[in-house]
Amino acid sequence: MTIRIQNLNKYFNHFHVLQNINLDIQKGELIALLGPSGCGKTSLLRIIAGLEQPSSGKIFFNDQDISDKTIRDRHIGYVFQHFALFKHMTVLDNISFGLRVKPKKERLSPQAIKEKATYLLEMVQLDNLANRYPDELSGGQRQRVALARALATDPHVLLLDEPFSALDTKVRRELRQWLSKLHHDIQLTSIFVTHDQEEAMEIADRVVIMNKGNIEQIGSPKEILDGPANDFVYHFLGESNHISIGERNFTFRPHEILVSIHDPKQGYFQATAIDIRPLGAMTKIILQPQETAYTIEAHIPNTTLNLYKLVKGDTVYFKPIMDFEI
Ligand SMILES: Nc1ncnc2c1ncn2[C@@H]1O[C@H](COP(=O)(O)OP(=O)(O)OP(=O)(O)O)[C@@H](O)[C@H]1O
Repeated sequence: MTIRIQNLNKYFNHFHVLQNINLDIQKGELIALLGPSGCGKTSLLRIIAGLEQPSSGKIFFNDQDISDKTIRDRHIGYVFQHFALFKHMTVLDNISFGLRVKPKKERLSPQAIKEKATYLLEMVQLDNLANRYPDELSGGQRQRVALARALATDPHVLLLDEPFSALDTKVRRELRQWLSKLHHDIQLTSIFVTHDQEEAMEIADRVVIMNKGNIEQIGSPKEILDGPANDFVYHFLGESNHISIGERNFTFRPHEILVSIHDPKQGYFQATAIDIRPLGAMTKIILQPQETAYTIEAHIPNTTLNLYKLVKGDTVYFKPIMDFEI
Protein backbone atom coordinates (compact mmCIF):
# COMPACT_ATOMS: atom_id res chain seq x y z
CA MET A 1 0.00 0.00 0.00
CA THR A 2 1.37 3.42 -0.91
CA ILE A 3 0.24 6.44 1.08
CA ARG A 4 0.07 10.00 -0.19
CA ILE A 5 -0.67 12.92 2.09
CA GLN A 6 -1.49 16.04 0.12
CA ASN A 7 -1.68 19.65 1.38
CA LEU A 8 -2.96 18.51 4.74
CA ASN A 9 -3.83 21.05 7.44
CA LYS A 10 -5.27 20.60 10.88
CA TYR A 11 -6.55 23.28 13.24
CA PHE A 12 -7.63 22.72 16.83
CA ASN A 13 -9.69 25.86 17.34
CA HIS A 14 -7.27 28.53 16.07
CA PHE A 15 -4.18 26.47 16.67
CA HIS A 16 -2.56 25.37 13.38
CA VAL A 17 -1.31 21.93 14.46
CA LEU A 18 -0.40 20.57 11.01
CA GLN A 19 0.68 23.05 8.36
CA ASN A 20 0.39 21.99 4.74
CA ILE A 21 1.85 18.51 5.16
CA ASN A 22 2.90 16.66 1.98
CA LEU A 23 4.32 13.17 2.25
CA ASP A 24 4.64 10.18 -0.08
CA ILE A 25 5.19 6.76 1.46
CA GLN A 26 6.25 3.81 -0.69
CA LYS A 27 4.80 0.33 -0.51
CA GLY A 28 6.40 -1.67 2.30
CA GLU A 29 8.30 1.28 3.70
CA LEU A 30 8.79 1.85 7.41
CA ILE A 31 8.59 5.59 8.04
CA ALA A 32 9.42 7.21 11.37
CA LEU A 33 7.75 10.50 12.32
CA LEU A 34 10.32 12.11 14.58
CA GLY A 35 10.08 15.40 16.41
CA PRO A 36 9.83 17.09 19.78
CA SER A 37 6.77 16.80 21.99
CA GLY A 38 3.77 18.69 20.61
CA CYS A 39 5.05 18.95 17.01
CA GLY A 40 2.00 17.13 15.62
CA LYS A 41 3.21 13.54 15.12
CA THR A 42 0.30 11.87 16.87
CA SER A 43 -2.22 14.21 15.23
CA LEU A 44 -0.86 13.22 11.81
CA LEU A 45 -0.99 9.52 12.69
CA ARG A 46 -4.56 9.81 13.99
CA ILE A 47 -5.63 11.59 10.80
CA ILE A 48 -4.06 8.85 8.66
CA ALA A 49 -5.91 6.27 10.78
CA GLY A 50 -9.22 8.10 10.41
CA LEU A 51 -9.52 8.76 14.14
CA GLU A 52 -9.37 12.50 13.47
CA GLN A 53 -10.54 14.59 10.50
CA PRO A 54 -8.14 16.99 8.75
CA SER A 55 -9.27 20.62 8.38
CA SER A 56 -8.20 20.46 4.73
CA GLY A 57 -6.15 18.27 2.41
CA LYS A 58 -6.37 14.71 1.19
CA ILE A 59 -5.04 11.25 1.95
CA PHE A 60 -4.64 8.58 -0.69
CA PHE A 61 -4.05 4.87 -0.18
CA ASN A 62 -2.79 3.36 -3.46
CA ASP A 63 -3.97 6.46 -5.36
CA GLN A 64 -7.48 6.10 -3.99
CA ASP A 65 -8.76 9.11 -2.02
CA ILE A 66 -9.70 7.69 1.38
CA SER A 67 -10.10 11.06 3.13
CA ASP A 68 -13.80 10.43 3.80
CA LYS A 69 -13.48 6.76 4.75
CA THR A 70 -14.00 5.57 8.30
CA ILE A 71 -11.25 3.90 10.32
CA ARG A 72 -12.93 0.56 9.65
CA ASP A 73 -12.76 0.98 5.89
CA ARG A 74 -9.11 2.00 5.97
CA HIS A 75 -7.88 -1.41 7.24
CA ILE A 76 -5.42 -0.03 9.73
CA GLY A 77 -3.48 -1.85 12.43
CA TYR A 78 -2.80 0.53 15.32
CA VAL A 79 -0.50 0.05 18.32
CA PHE A 80 -0.33 2.69 21.08
CA GLN A 81 2.14 3.34 23.88
CA HIS A 82 -0.27 1.81 26.38
CA PHE A 83 -2.10 -0.65 24.22
CA ALA A 84 -4.92 -2.07 26.28
CA LEU A 85 -5.13 -5.85 26.06
CA PHE A 86 -8.25 -7.54 27.37
CA LYS A 87 -7.31 -8.54 30.90
CA HIS A 88 -9.75 -11.41 31.17
CA MET A 89 -8.60 -13.04 27.90
CA THR A 90 -5.55 -15.21 27.33
CA VAL A 91 -2.81 -14.07 24.97
CA LEU A 92 -4.18 -16.31 22.23
CA ASP A 93 -7.73 -14.99 22.68
CA ASN A 94 -6.50 -11.41 22.67
CA ILE A 95 -4.76 -11.97 19.37
CA SER A 96 -7.71 -13.71 17.75
CA PHE A 97 -10.25 -11.17 19.06
CA GLY A 98 -10.39 -9.10 15.85
CA LEU A 99 -10.97 -12.27 13.81
CA ARG A 100 -13.70 -13.59 16.10
CA VAL A 101 -15.78 -10.38 16.02
CA LYS A 102 -15.84 -10.09 12.22
CA PRO A 103 -19.26 -10.21 10.55
CA LYS A 104 -20.28 -13.82 10.04
CA LYS A 105 -19.86 -13.87 6.26
CA GLU A 106 -16.26 -12.61 6.53
CA ARG A 107 -15.34 -14.70 9.56
CA LEU A 108 -12.93 -17.64 9.31
CA SER A 109 -13.81 -20.98 10.90
CA PRO A 110 -12.88 -21.38 14.59
CA GLN A 111 -10.12 -23.78 13.57
CA ALA A 112 -8.70 -21.34 10.99
CA ILE A 113 -8.85 -18.50 13.54
CA LYS A 114 -6.90 -20.58 16.04
CA GLU A 115 -4.31 -21.49 13.44
CA LYS A 116 -3.87 -17.89 12.38
CA ALA A 117 -3.55 -16.64 15.96
CA THR A 118 -1.01 -19.39 16.68
CA TYR A 119 0.96 -18.42 13.56
CA LEU A 120 0.99 -14.76 14.72
CA LEU A 121 2.13 -15.83 18.18
CA GLU A 122 5.04 -17.67 16.62
CA MET A 123 5.83 -14.62 14.53
CA VAL A 124 6.12 -12.44 17.65
CA GLN A 125 8.02 -15.29 19.35
CA LEU A 126 5.53 -15.79 22.16
CA ASP A 127 4.13 -19.20 21.26
CA ASN A 128 5.07 -20.58 24.69
CA LEU A 129 2.86 -17.96 26.38
CA ALA A 130 -0.41 -18.61 24.51
CA ASN A 131 -2.41 -19.36 27.64
CA ARG A 132 -1.07 -16.60 29.87
CA TYR A 133 -3.14 -13.56 30.85
CA PRO A 134 -1.88 -10.00 30.18
CA ASP A 135 -1.10 -9.47 33.89
CA GLU A 136 1.33 -12.38 33.70
CA LEU A 137 3.44 -10.78 30.94
CA SER A 138 6.29 -8.27 30.97
CA GLY A 139 5.76 -4.87 29.35
CA GLY A 140 7.78 -5.92 26.29
CA GLN A 141 5.81 -9.15 25.89
CA ARG A 142 2.55 -7.21 26.16
CA GLN A 143 3.58 -4.88 23.34
CA ARG A 144 4.46 -7.87 21.18
CA VAL A 145 0.99 -9.30 21.83
CA ALA A 146 -0.45 -5.89 20.95
CA LEU A 147 1.43 -5.98 17.67
CA ALA A 148 0.26 -9.51 16.88
CA ARG A 149 -3.31 -8.41 17.65
CA ALA A 150 -2.96 -5.43 15.32
CA LEU A 151 -1.65 -7.70 12.54
CA ALA A 152 -4.35 -10.36 12.96
CA THR A 153 -6.88 -8.71 10.66
CA ASP A 154 -4.35 -8.31 7.80
CA PRO A 155 -4.20 -4.51 7.91
CA HIS A 156 -3.07 -2.64 4.81
CA VAL A 157 -1.09 -0.18 6.93
CA LEU A 158 0.47 -0.49 10.38
CA LEU A 159 0.56 2.61 12.60
CA LEU A 160 2.65 2.58 15.76
CA ASP A 161 2.46 5.48 18.22
CA GLU A 162 5.47 5.37 20.57
CA PRO A 163 4.87 1.65 21.11
CA PHE A 164 8.02 1.10 23.16
CA SER A 165 8.33 4.35 25.06
CA ALA A 166 6.95 2.99 28.34
CA LEU A 167 9.58 0.23 28.42
CA ASP A 168 13.06 0.32 29.86
CA THR A 169 16.06 1.05 27.66
CA LYS A 170 17.30 -2.51 27.27
CA VAL A 171 13.89 -3.94 26.35
CA ARG A 172 13.27 -1.03 23.97
CA ARG A 173 16.50 -1.77 22.19
CA GLU A 174 15.65 -5.46 21.85
CA LEU A 175 12.15 -4.68 20.59
CA ARG A 176 13.47 -2.20 18.05
CA GLN A 177 15.74 -4.83 16.55
CA TRP A 178 12.94 -7.33 16.66
CA LEU A 179 10.49 -4.92 14.95
CA SER A 180 13.05 -4.10 12.29
CA LYS A 181 13.46 -7.76 11.46
CA LEU A 182 9.73 -8.42 11.57
CA HIS A 183 9.12 -5.49 9.23
CA HIS A 184 11.76 -6.78 6.88
CA ASP A 185 9.96 -10.15 6.80
CA ILE A 186 6.38 -8.93 6.38
CA GLN A 187 7.04 -5.75 4.31
CA LEU A 188 3.92 -3.98 5.52
CA THR A 189 3.74 -0.22 4.94
CA SER A 190 4.25 1.16 8.45
CA ILE A 191 4.44 4.53 10.21
CA PHE A 192 6.17 4.74 13.56
CA VAL A 193 5.87 7.81 15.80
CA THR A 194 8.74 8.54 18.16
CA HIS A 195 10.53 11.43 19.82
CA ASP A 196 13.66 9.29 20.23
CA GLN A 197 16.11 9.91 17.41
CA GLU A 198 18.14 6.76 18.09
CA GLU A 199 14.98 4.70 17.76
CA ALA A 200 13.99 6.41 14.50
CA MET A 201 17.47 6.04 13.00
CA GLU A 202 17.68 2.39 13.96
CA ILE A 203 14.40 1.13 12.56
CA ALA A 204 13.19 3.43 9.79
CA ASP A 205 13.81 3.27 6.05
CA ARG A 206 13.11 7.00 5.96
CA VAL A 207 12.70 9.52 8.73
CA VAL A 208 10.34 12.51 8.64
CA ILE A 209 11.56 15.24 10.97
CA MET A 210 8.73 17.43 12.24
CA ASN A 211 8.73 20.70 14.13
CA LYS A 212 5.77 22.88 15.12
CA GLY A 213 3.38 21.29 12.64
CA ASN A 214 5.82 21.39 9.71
CA ILE A 215 8.02 18.81 8.02
CA GLU A 216 11.63 20.01 8.28
CA GLN A 217 13.28 17.15 6.39
CA ILE A 218 12.53 13.74 4.85
CA GLY A 219 15.33 11.30 4.17
CA SER A 220 17.09 8.06 5.01
CA PRO A 221 18.80 8.04 8.42
CA LYS A 222 22.15 8.47 6.68
CA GLU A 223 20.95 11.35 4.49
CA ILE A 224 19.62 13.17 7.52
CA LEU A 225 22.61 12.55 9.76
CA ASP A 226 25.12 13.42 7.02
CA GLY A 227 23.19 16.38 5.63
CA PRO A 228 20.82 18.01 8.10
CA ALA A 229 18.62 20.39 6.09
CA ASN A 230 18.72 23.24 8.56
CA ASP A 231 19.64 24.47 12.00
CA PHE A 232 16.63 22.86 13.68
CA VAL A 233 17.41 19.37 12.32
CA TYR A 234 21.09 19.63 13.20
CA HIS A 235 20.40 20.60 16.80
CA PHE A 236 17.49 18.22 17.23
CA LEU A 237 19.66 15.29 16.19
CA GLY A 238 22.00 15.58 19.10
CA GLU A 239 24.31 17.51 21.30
CA SER A 240 26.66 19.92 19.62
CA ASN A 241 29.45 22.26 20.57
CA HIS A 242 29.67 25.86 19.37
CA ILE A 243 32.81 27.84 19.91
CA SER A 244 34.49 30.87 18.44
CA ILE A 245 38.23 30.94 18.45
CA GLY A 246 39.73 34.07 16.97
CA GLU A 247 37.87 34.75 13.75
CA ARG A 248 36.66 31.18 13.39
CA ASN A 249 33.35 29.64 14.46
CA PHE A 250 33.08 25.91 15.02
CA THR A 251 29.98 23.77 15.41
CA PHE A 252 30.58 20.06 15.89
CA ARG A 253 29.22 17.00 17.65
CA PRO A 254 30.98 15.62 20.74
CA HIS A 255 32.45 12.73 18.70
CA GLU A 256 33.68 15.03 15.92
CA ILE A 257 36.87 16.01 17.70
CA LEU A 258 40.44 14.81 18.08
CA VAL A 259 42.01 15.12 21.50
CA SER A 260 45.70 14.71 22.21
CA ILE A 261 47.61 14.80 25.46
CA HIS A 262 50.88 15.47 23.65
CA ASP A 263 52.30 18.63 22.18
CA PRO A 264 50.00 20.43 19.79
CA LYS A 265 50.19 19.82 16.09
CA GLN A 266 48.94 22.16 13.43
CA GLY A 267 45.31 23.20 13.85
CA TYR A 268 45.05 22.08 17.47
CA PHE A 269 43.87 24.33 20.30
CA GLN A 270 44.83 24.16 23.93
CA ALA A 271 42.31 23.36 26.67
CA THR A 272 42.03 22.08 30.22
CA ALA A 273 40.21 18.82 30.94
CA ILE A 274 37.79 19.89 33.66
CA ASP A 275 35.78 16.65 33.89
CA ILE A 276 36.30 13.06 32.74
CA ARG A 277 33.50 10.47 32.79
CA PRO A 278 33.29 6.93 31.39
CA LEU A 279 30.46 6.36 28.86
CA GLY A 280 30.92 2.66 28.08
CA ALA A 281 33.10 2.38 24.98
CA MET A 282 33.67 6.15 25.01
CA THR A 283 34.96 8.60 27.55
CA LYS A 284 33.29 11.98 27.96
CA ILE A 285 35.74 14.80 28.55
CA ILE A 286 34.61 18.35 29.31
CA LEU A 287 37.17 20.75 27.95
CA GLN A 288 37.68 24.38 28.80
CA PRO A 289 39.44 25.87 25.79
CA GLN A 290 42.01 28.48 26.63
CA GLU A 291 40.61 31.08 24.26
CA THR A 292 36.88 30.86 25.07
CA ALA A 293 34.50 31.21 27.98
CA TYR A 294 32.41 28.19 26.91
CA THR A 295 33.21 24.58 27.65
CA ILE A 296 32.98 21.84 25.05
CA GLU A 297 32.07 18.19 25.36
CA ALA A 298 34.24 15.55 23.69
CA HIS A 299 33.39 11.84 23.34
CA ILE A 300 36.58 9.93 22.72
CA PRO A 301 36.75 6.18 21.97
CA ASN A 302 38.61 4.56 24.86
CA THR A 303 40.98 2.87 22.43
CA THR A 304 42.30 6.03 20.79
CA LEU A 305 43.83 7.97 23.63
CA ASN A 306 46.06 7.24 26.56
CA LEU A 307 43.12 8.18 28.69
CA TYR A 308 44.23 6.28 31.73
CA LYS A 309 46.91 8.92 32.05
CA LEU A 310 44.49 11.81 31.85
CA VAL A 311 43.31 13.42 35.07
CA LYS A 312 41.17 16.45 35.80
CA GLY A 313 43.09 19.67 35.38
CA ASP A 314 45.45 18.29 32.73
CA THR A 315 46.24 20.30 29.63
CA VAL A 316 45.08 18.70 26.39
CA TYR A 317 45.00 19.73 22.74
CA PHE A 318 41.92 19.40 20.58
CA LYS A 319 40.85 19.86 17.01
CA PRO A 320 37.27 19.75 15.65
CA ILE A 321 37.26 17.27 12.76
CA MET A 322 34.00 18.38 11.21
CA ASP A 323 32.68 21.82 11.37
CA PHE A 324 29.21 22.41 10.18
CA GLU A 325 28.38 25.85 8.86
CA ILE A 326 24.72 26.78 8.75
N1 LIG B 1 -7.90 17.31 20.68
C1 LIG B 1 -7.09 18.37 20.76
N2 LIG B 1 -7.55 19.60 21.02
C2 LIG B 1 -6.74 20.68 21.09
N3 LIG B 1 -5.41 20.62 20.89
C3 LIG B 1 -4.88 19.43 20.63
C4 LIG B 1 -5.67 18.24 20.55
N4 LIG B 1 -4.86 17.19 20.27
C5 LIG B 1 -3.61 17.71 20.19
N5 LIG B 1 -3.61 19.04 20.40
C6 LIG B 1 -2.44 19.93 20.34
O1 LIG B 1 -1.83 19.77 19.09
C7 LIG B 1 -0.41 19.80 19.20
C8 LIG B 1 0.18 18.55 18.59
O2 LIG B 1 -0.16 17.44 19.40
P1 LIG B 1 0.32 15.97 19.05
O3 LIG B 1 -0.22 15.07 20.09
O4 LIG B 1 0.00 15.67 17.64
O5 LIG B 1 1.89 16.14 19.20
P2 LIG B 1 3.03 15.03 19.28
O6 LIG B 1 4.10 15.49 18.38
O7 LIG B 1 2.46 13.68 19.03
O8 LIG B 1 3.49 15.17 20.79
P3 LIG B 1 3.94 14.05 21.86
O9 LIG B 1 5.27 13.52 21.40
O10 LIG B 1 4.03 14.85 23.13
O11 LIG B 1 2.86 13.01 21.88
C9 LIG B 1 -0.12 19.96 20.69
O12 LIG B 1 0.18 21.29 20.95
C10 LIG B 1 -1.40 19.53 21.35
O13 LIG B 1 -1.57 20.21 22.57
